[in-house]
Amino acid sequence: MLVYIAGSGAMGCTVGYHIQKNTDSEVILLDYWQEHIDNINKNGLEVTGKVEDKIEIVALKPTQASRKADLIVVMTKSMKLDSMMQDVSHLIDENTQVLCLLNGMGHERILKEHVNLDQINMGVTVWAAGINGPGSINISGIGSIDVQNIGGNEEEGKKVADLLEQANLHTKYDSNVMHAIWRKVMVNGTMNSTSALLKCKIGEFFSTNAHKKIVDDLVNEFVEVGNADGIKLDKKEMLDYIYQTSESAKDHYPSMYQDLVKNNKKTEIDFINGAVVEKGKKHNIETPYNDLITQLVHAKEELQKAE
Ligand SMILES: NC(=O)C1=CN([C@@H]2O[C@H](COP(=O)(O)OP(=O)(O)OC[C@H]3O[C@@H](n4cnc5c(N)ncnc54)[C@H](OP(=O)(O)O)[C@@H]3O)[C@@H](O)[C@H]2O)C=CC1
Ligand SMILES: CC(C)(CO)C(=O)C(=O)O
Repeated sequence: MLVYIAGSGAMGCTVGYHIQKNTDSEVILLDYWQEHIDNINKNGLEVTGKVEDKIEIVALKPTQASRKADLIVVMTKSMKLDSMMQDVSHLIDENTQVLCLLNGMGHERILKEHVNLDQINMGVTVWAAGINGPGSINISGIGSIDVQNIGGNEEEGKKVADLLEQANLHTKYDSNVMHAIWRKVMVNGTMNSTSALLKCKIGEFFSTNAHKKIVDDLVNEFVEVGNADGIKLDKKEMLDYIYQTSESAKDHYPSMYQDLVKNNKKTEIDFINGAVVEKGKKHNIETPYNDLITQLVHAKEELQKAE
């Protein structure tokens, strides 16, 4: 099986590393960061943290790849998903499956512009990783992955889930992945934006007295909007999951922190807290806490001239 990872930053390399290392599939990492590509091709991909290893793996720019894909795992940032799908369009035919593991909501709308619904697998992951430098990633949290083919092509969706499970990525086929996506959006909506604004690790934010009210107010809005959207969300179950994740990822600087604080990059806020604000408008539900946190992150992006 030929697997491309479209967007090979921290998480793309985490997924690509596991598939290349633990299965018979061939993995090609696709990215635009030339120094990263060159280092991987010359010295191998270095993995530190919960897994210590170095493997040989091919990295290319999307335009340099030519063979049709059996599977494309998209792992860009949300804002780059549309352009990445355009840039890998020559690698897709009717037999290609696409798996999207990005944080946030609404990516299926973008994917539908590029491939048929029965080629789209939506997923969600609580693995945690960061970039050490070109050619080197750090896996800071061992997690799990949920996958579902959203066009009803269960057979292909289960093959994708099986491949990732075989790769040791702790993956299950989930017949209600939208529930898992909303649950994950709440994890990111409570810990990514807050840690990025407060410049702290997840565990540090959750050790403050103030965190409880902030998390509660944000989750109330997510649950109300999600339920209006038909996703049957239980607040206690969501809070239990958030607290469990805050414990397992306590030493991690979330991806939004890495973007805004470490790399001065624009964030995925509009696909996380901002997405619930937009959905709230459709259902006439006010979401002042998520709106405020979205605007605060945008204000910080502006002040820092994030790119
Ligand atoms: N990190 C985590 O722990 C988790 C992240 N996610 C989600 O996974 C998706 C991918 O995120 P993640 O892997 O963290 O993102 P990264 O920032 O590590 O990588 C994303 C892209 O950013 C570019 N990039 C990264 N660093 C540099 C650099 N120094 N110079 C130039 N380009 C660089 C690369 O693409 P390009 O060259 O095209 O810009 C890369 O493909 C997001 O949706 C995120 O929310 C989900 C779960 C956990
Ligand atoms: C919170 C965490 C680590 C959960 O996997 C994550 O999704 C991120 O850093 O964006």
